[in-house]
Amino acid sequence: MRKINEIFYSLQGEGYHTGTPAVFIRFSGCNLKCSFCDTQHEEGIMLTDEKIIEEVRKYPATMVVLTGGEPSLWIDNGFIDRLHEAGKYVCIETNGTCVLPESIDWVTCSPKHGSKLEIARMDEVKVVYEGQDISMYESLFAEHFYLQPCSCNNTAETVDCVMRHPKWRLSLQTHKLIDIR
Ligand SMILES: C[S@@+](CC[C@H](N)C(=O)[O-])C[C@H]1O[C@@H](n2cnc3c(N)ncnc32)[C@H](O)[C@@H]1O
Ligand SMILES: Nc1nc2[nH]cc(C(=O)O)c2c(=O)[nH]1
Ligand code: SF4
Ligand SMILES: [Mg+2]
Repeated sequence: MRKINEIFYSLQGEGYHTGTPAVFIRFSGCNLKCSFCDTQHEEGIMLTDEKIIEEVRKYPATMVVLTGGEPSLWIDNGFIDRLHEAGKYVCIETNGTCVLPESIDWVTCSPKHGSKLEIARMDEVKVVYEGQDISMYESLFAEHFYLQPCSCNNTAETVDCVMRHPKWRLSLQTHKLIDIR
């Protein structure tokens, strides 16, 4: 059984896969408490893998996004295998503090100040910009680097930072801009 906060169908709003239809599985709880966190994730119900897969199969999209809370606290290789058996492409949004099942197809790591990264591989780095020094993240081994305004409130500062640090690209929380989930 895994503790699930919600399962919903939307478009990936952030990062490299922005605009792609995806089923979001939001797991309950987190090991960090970011002051800016935009998600109420603590509530949840325990679901079997059968039930989770049944829910995911209701939607036509190939992409599934594991998020939370912190999804890495709840998943293992067996769970990813089941999503693959259902024909899904599995992405994860993680703070990077816990080891991940190796078979996940796409890893988005959003490192948080003061927490140690434990993951071996990531496809994209997505930093929530609060005016901090981002140079320490530039040595991470990833293909794509995204800087995301915090709650859509500091977009001009984020644009300015990206233009000064062109290794990075802007990620907007587009679902908030168009008022979808
Ligand atoms: C709610 S978190 C869940 C996944 C995981 N715990 C993490 O932090 O990556 C999903 C994404 O939203 C980002 N995020 C959280 N609060 C935000 C905010 N107020 N503004 C912009 N992005 C935010 C996180 O950094 C992460 O990339
Ligand atoms: N549309 C949409 N895209 C997202 N990408 C990452 C999200 C998250 O909360 O992890 C998220 C979300 O909550 N909604
Ligand atoms: S790590 Fe992610 S879910 Fe946890 S508090 Fe921070 S932003 Fe929210
Ligand atoms: Mg979100």
